[in-house]
Amino acid sequence: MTAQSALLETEAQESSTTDEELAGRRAANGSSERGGAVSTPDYGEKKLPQALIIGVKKGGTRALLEAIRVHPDVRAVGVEPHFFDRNYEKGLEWYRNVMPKTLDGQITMEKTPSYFVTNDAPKRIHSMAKDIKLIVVVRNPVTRAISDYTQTLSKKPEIPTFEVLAFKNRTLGLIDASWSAIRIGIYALHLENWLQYFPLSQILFVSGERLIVDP
Ligand SMILES: Nc1ncnc2c1ncn2[C@@H]1O[C@H](COP(=O)(O)OS(=O)(=O)O)[C@@H](OP(=O)(O)O)[C@H]1O
Repeated sequence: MTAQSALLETEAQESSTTDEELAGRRAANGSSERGGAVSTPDYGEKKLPQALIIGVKKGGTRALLEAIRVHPDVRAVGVEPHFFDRNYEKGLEWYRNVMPKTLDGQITMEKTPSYFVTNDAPKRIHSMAKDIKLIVVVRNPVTRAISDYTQTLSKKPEIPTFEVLAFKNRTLGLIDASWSAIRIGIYALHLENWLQYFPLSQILFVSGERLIVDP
């Protein structure tokens, strides 16, 4: 079993898999890439990524990766490898094997939005490649939270309402910042962690809202 097919199998068992990931999974399987167009022949070498879309969940990360990978000098893995959060113990060789083959000069990329809120991710990514380029798609935290909640609700219709989850005390207007849909959107909190390892000049922030109107 290849690292990539093992990853696909693992992801198939994970409840957090999104429609976007499923689309990516088809691409990674080689059955279809960007609607069936085969862009790069399958030769070259698998390399560790030189650029990562690290977040944020529901920011528009899939749309951004699909837009970037249209470029012939970019090859991206369609699935979310979740290496720096869930699969780190599998080792760098496993991670490299998940990547598509590239020719000299081509850039390898992947996106896993949960990296942005993973405490160990900056340190781990820095130890792999301190000069890596990082991309964060940010979006209004409220619409991001609603999008996040809507996704969960579609899988678990029995969860409480958004309002119940968002407030600790509705009357006092006390927000429950420990609820992940809100916590993910406190961007500054997570960014501090990244800035311990990477200068701002290495991190590109993309507006999720602008991505829609001006891709
Ligand atoms: N072209 C384009 N540009 C910008 N944003 C887009 C685009 N296409 C989709 N979307 C919206 O992105 C939301 C999904 O974000 P992600 O791809 O980051 O989701 S995920 O974390 O991978 O599940 C999701 O937001 P919601 O619809 O509000 O849930 C998508 O609608």
